[in-house]
Amino acid sequence: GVGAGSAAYQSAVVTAQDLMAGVPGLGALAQLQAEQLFQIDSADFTDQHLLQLARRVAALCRQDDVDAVVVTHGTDTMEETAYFLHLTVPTDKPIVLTGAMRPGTALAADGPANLRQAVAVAAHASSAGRGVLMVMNEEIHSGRDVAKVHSLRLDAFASQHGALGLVVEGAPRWYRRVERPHGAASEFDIDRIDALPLVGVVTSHGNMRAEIYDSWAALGARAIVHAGFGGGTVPEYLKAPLAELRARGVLLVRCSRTGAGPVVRGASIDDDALGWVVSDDQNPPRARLLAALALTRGGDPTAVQRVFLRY
Ligand SMILES: NC(=O)CC[C@H](N)C(=O)O
Repeated sequence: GVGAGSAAYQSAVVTAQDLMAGVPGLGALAQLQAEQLFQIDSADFTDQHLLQLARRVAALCRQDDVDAVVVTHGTDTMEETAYFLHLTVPTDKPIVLTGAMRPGTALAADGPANLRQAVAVAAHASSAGRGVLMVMNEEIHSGRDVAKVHSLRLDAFASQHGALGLVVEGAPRWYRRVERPHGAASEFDIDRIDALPLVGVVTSHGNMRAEIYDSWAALGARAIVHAGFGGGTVPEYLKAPLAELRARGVLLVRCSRTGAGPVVRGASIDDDALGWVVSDDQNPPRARLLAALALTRGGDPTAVQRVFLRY
């Protein structure tokens, strides 16, 4: 077993049913039905898991007797799942993700309160039509913007443009809305996506090697997300090898390793001439997913760029 600290833990040991049973008063908030799709550490998520989860959530949302869906999820990759569902599940019904930063064995475990708040938000009529939500630590975040920004603290999640709202006295209180399309307004629909094209991320640091990009290309990646410095910079010594990759049909998506703020097309780098795409404000893991979704519609850089500026 693991101790009562929060750094050492064993993940994926408690079933959804037992998680629910551990939250006093949960049944009074909504009529709940539990389903165990996977029981895994979220680090083990692959695109197959993402597709399977999105299909199942979409099917549940089509059921008349389902008003909302709550997904309990490991926090490590929760932002990727939230964004994927946000863009591919065509529904107005609330879909709320939640998790825990501390194991259930910790003195002040956060999982039960987070789950209770997630169910309260999901059950509330005002939560409809806002896209996929993540409820953690009394904050309500959008699946478009939220990211895990701390390895341990309870307030590990933050949105670069701010949270959508708070859970106050057990009910959602809203302060803003996401402007970009999601749900039924998104052009991506999980029931028309069979597989995701391979996209890799390469994170910048000093003393880079071009071969790492070639490896992704050799694996069949159709695009590579370049998590560049600051505004998505590409070192001079990588420009020729990356232009060569483009000539071989591999799309480069410039984003920022800072994880926040827009990468501006044509700023210091001639993206038009190079046939590259900028990620706007998406962080590297979410840029990977958006690039893969865009590529299900074709590989034209202009079309992929339009997707990045739209979502
Ligand atoms: N705090 C957590 O949720 C981490 C648990 C685990 N590593 C996961 O993401 O699934």
